Amino acid sequence: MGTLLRETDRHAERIMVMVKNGTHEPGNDAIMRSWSRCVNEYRLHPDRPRTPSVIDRAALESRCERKADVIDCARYEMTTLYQQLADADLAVLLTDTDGVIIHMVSSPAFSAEVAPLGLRTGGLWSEAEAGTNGMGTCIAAAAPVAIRREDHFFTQFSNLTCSAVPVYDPSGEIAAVLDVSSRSKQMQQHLLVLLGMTARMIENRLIDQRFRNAHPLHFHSRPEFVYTLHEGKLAVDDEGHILAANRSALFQLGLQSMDEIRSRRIEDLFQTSLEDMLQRSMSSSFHPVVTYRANAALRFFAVARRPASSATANVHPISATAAAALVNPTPLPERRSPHRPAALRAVSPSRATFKDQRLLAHLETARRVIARQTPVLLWGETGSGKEVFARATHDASPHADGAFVAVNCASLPETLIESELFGYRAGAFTGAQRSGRRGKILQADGGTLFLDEIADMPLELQARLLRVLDERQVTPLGTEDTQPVDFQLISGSHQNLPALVREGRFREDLYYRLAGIELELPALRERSDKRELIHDMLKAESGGDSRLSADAERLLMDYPWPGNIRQLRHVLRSASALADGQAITREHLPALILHPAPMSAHAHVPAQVAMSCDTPAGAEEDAPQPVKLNPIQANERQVLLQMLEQHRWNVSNVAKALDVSRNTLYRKLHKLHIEVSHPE
Ligand SMILES: Nc1ncnc2c1ncn2[C@@H]1O[C@H](COP(=O)(O)OP(=O)(O)OP(=O)(O)O)[C@@H](O)[C@H]1O
Repeated sequence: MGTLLRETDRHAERIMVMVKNGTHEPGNDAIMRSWSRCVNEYRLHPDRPRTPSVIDRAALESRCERKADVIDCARYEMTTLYQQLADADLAVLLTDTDGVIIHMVSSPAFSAEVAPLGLRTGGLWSEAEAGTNGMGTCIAAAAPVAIRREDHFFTQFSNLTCSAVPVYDPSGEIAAVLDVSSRSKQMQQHLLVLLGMTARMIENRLIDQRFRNAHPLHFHSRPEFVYTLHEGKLAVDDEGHILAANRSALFQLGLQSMDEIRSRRIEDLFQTSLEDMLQRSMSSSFHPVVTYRANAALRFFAVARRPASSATANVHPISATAAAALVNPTPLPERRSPHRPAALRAVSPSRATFKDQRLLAHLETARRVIARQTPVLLWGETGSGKEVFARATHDASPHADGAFVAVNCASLPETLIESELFGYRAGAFTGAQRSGRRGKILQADGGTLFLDEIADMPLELQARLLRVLDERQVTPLGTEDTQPVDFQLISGSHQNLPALVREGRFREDLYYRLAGIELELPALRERSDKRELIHDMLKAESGGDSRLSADAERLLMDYPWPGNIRQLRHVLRSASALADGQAITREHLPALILHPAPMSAHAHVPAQVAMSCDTPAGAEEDAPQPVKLNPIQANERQVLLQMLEQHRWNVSNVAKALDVSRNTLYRKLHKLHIEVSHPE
């Protein structure tokens, strides 16, 4: 207690002396000005802390209502930021312009810990109330601020480090403040940059949301920045008058504020008209077209679109590809609607079925995150569609025009993974192709690299991959030449990577590098679009001339599908061949579907079970100890055992049925502790 008092006294004295003498510590101007406001304007005293103020529920509700569209636009971006920061001891906060917290994203434990300080929705953090602090000082200074522990005016907050940035509305006024408050002792340098990026995303969404009836015009002086966070964005009415602009638009056009642009026409800014831009954008499939600044030789690349609110906005052949999704970003409220967002209809590659709401939300997340150059890690059972999902994400990304290169780390012998990924020069090793080989990473330059079953990447290659991701350059085997490379990264795994990290089998730093965001894909049995998927796939497999009897459909709907969509495809393929144009009935379905074994509920599968075929009676004492498998592996193991039984333990036939190589299957069997007596 005594120590605490002494600390408070010392802190108070330091502030009062510095304010009185007008002392400036280098780089501390914003803090000094805030302390001075606290003492001279708000008449606060650092050794007389106040009880945190929290407004009542009704008042909070009415404030939230007034800022409903800002909260809607911020909610998703705040969650993404929280996931990116990957720290349980922090909160991402949004306040209104009076400093009242109107939205908060944090872990339950951290929320409970900081609630007594007033760090909760309804908490009032204006400077006048809480002294120098991230949110209040950002509002007072109308600028980004970072307030480290003892920079706070009151010692009760000196365990917190806060960074905050203003969020502007389309009229150029501050609409809210976005803040990250944590227990961290270190100020994370990149935090203000990340916060600034998030604020821009929110601002762009606000323009989309408030000007749904206007034509969006995207532009940048470099074509690759159109449709990114850095683009200039204008909302234009039918007559070509500018209604709103984002900060980047003002900056690129050399303007200071919205007042200089509001109600001016497109022709006043560029050497084009709205009609001309719309025409040219349509005929270029919404790829950026060249235009020039009015009265200047400055070149821009721009795209104009019909208003998002018009039902057939921007209909064009390109809508079959996911690039259309990018030109039509979906505001949050649409995403929450029970109907499928238009943008995501376009995300699906032509034959994939994506009607499950969770999957759609994930696609939308992946699409937005990858556009920010953030790696995506997909987690899902085998055959659940990770690669199909990754391709859909690529098709909807800014790199859609580049290649989509998939590498399955589990299907390659360990010795080949390195050359396959990094490439090699001619004659780099025995057996190398004479001409050398361009590795998959370089093939993905300008596009997307999908590393499936990343958990199977050997440890030493994990280090090399990490270096490529950090340095963005590759050195093919047998050379010293480094080549720059630019790709989006998606990885997939059915294994629990954090568990592998704990066991020392997967590098922790690589895991964090890959998991910019982690998305869990639902298993087929959990998907709400299971029925549609079954029918769509049957149509594709039978060329449209098979149908299901009600009984067969019920069996397929009830089956737990441990092998997921891949297993479904094989069942439908063989059933439609057997039915030969007739309706598929239960007779055409494998015994496995008619008498499904219960899904294993435990993560523990005794290895002995797997070896029951080979273990002589009475050998139990020598049997290996039970092996720990996670639930997904346990289910996988069960389905493989059933398939092996069905195919009389013929590994080649099982590999054929699963559409994988025998090598892959052997490695999988080995991993799942299934021993086969006669490896072929
Ligand atoms: N949404 C979908 N619509 C139609 N078919 C799909 C869909 N998702 C996956 N499939 C099909 O299911 C099979 C398995 O898909 P995919 O290879 O993407 O799964 P995966 O999770 O990557 O598998 P693995 O765990 O073996 O890497 C493929 O034949 C694919 O075409």
